[in-house]
Amino acid sequence: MTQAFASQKPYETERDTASPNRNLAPVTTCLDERDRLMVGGCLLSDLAQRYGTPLYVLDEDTVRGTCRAYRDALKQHYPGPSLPIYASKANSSLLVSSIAASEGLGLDAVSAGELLTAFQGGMPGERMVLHGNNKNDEELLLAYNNDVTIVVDNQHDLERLAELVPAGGAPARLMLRFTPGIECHTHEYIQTGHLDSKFGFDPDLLESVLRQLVGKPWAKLTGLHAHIGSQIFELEPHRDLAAVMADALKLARSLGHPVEDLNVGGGLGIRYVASDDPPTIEQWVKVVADAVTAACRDRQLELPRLLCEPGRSLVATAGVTLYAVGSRKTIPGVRTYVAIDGGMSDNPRPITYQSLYTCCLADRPLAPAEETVNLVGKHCESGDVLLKDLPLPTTQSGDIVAVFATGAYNASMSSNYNRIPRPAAVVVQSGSSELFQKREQPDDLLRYDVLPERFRALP
Ligand SMILES: Cc1ncc(COP(=O)(O)O)c(C=O)c1O
Ligand SMILES: N[C@@H](CCCC[NH3+])C(=O)O
Repeated sequence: MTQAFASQKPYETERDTASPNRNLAPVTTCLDERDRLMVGGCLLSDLAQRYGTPLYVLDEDTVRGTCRAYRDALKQHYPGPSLPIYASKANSSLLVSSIAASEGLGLDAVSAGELLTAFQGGMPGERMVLHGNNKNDEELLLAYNNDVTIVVDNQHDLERLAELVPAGGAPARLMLRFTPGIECHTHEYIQTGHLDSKFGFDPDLLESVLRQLVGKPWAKLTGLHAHIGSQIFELEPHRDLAAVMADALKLARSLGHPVEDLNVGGGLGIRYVASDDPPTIEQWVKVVADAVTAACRDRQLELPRLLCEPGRSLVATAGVTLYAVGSRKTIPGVRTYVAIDGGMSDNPRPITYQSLYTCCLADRPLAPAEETVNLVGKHCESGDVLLKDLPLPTTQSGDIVAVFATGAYNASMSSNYNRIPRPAAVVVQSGSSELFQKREQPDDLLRYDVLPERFRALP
């Protein structure tokens, strides 16, 4: 179910510049003198014209605002050292890595691709962690050789590292991930803290793994990690997590491990539609910081460095996707389909998680709704519906639709289904726009196809 267009005006929502995750649209969103939508000082329909559609637009001020909100709230509410780490799976690009690095954040990567992107975006390895429930040797070595802390997820990681770290070489900096047994309310595909999860060690195994690592010359256990899930609006699970992690910290230190870092993961939700009501970044950080401080005090533990790993709440609200309207099909008495020139390949979230979005026409955001349509993509899939039952003004082919809050888990989860090239991405700031991801061309998609010799000479 989609919110009514008329009651959902992204450009009018009370702007929370201190916590952009509570806004429907980027913090710089406004109307020009002709009531057309602008973001980062750029007219959205101009961007569509200049760079083509579909187009991912990223507002730099919003990304920097969220980075600062995490950094400042941690400094304000946590009495020990701290480091917010950007979960780059949300949007892995040279540009976002570079912004996160320049704002003093660290970065979480889960593959060689995300590691290389971050390194080349200027992120220092010492501020990074490598995650993954099935890391390969290439990923482990790339992390080890660049001073990235490796988040050990399972025995396989330990077995591979014991072989890969050269005898007499520096020990690998490790962080141990365990499932804290905490449930939260979110889509089942994006829950990770419950016991039945493919990620991390079972809490019952924690002690034996900690004992196993004692005295291993190739390992230096410097951190503990847990992550309970994503797009979470509740604060309670994060409060509960602190006590579970403090118990683990006490145990690890009592066995002699030099554990300095407590990494509580990410998970703070954002507002996709008007009825979403996520906490502010500061509220989330304060709950986590207070709970970790109290849990450590109760156990007489020296405060660890507090790490958190936000992804969505750092970048989602900064993103807007622009599409051009194309064909339309009306089935009398049934429904009208309005098709745009992208769909599930550039935004797989609706078909994967039944996610809701907010959209409006870039040049007529104030126009009243005249019909209710399904806004659909161009893929050969009936489920390729971006927004269902959407009240919209009557559209013409060529109208530009702006879909909000697409900065996280859109580009990074995009595909070439139906051999459709991925969109370009531009960053906007103070009236300037710069390309940071080139548009793929149909030719690009053939780069890795090989036609074996014997198939070439067919009659
Ligand atoms: C280990 C880990 N850290 C951080 C994140 C980022 O989560 P979010 O985007 O909800 O902040 C995720 C994704 O859920 C994750 O799996
Ligand atoms: N891809 C998910 C979030 C996954 C988080 C990674 N553990 C989403 O779009 O909501």
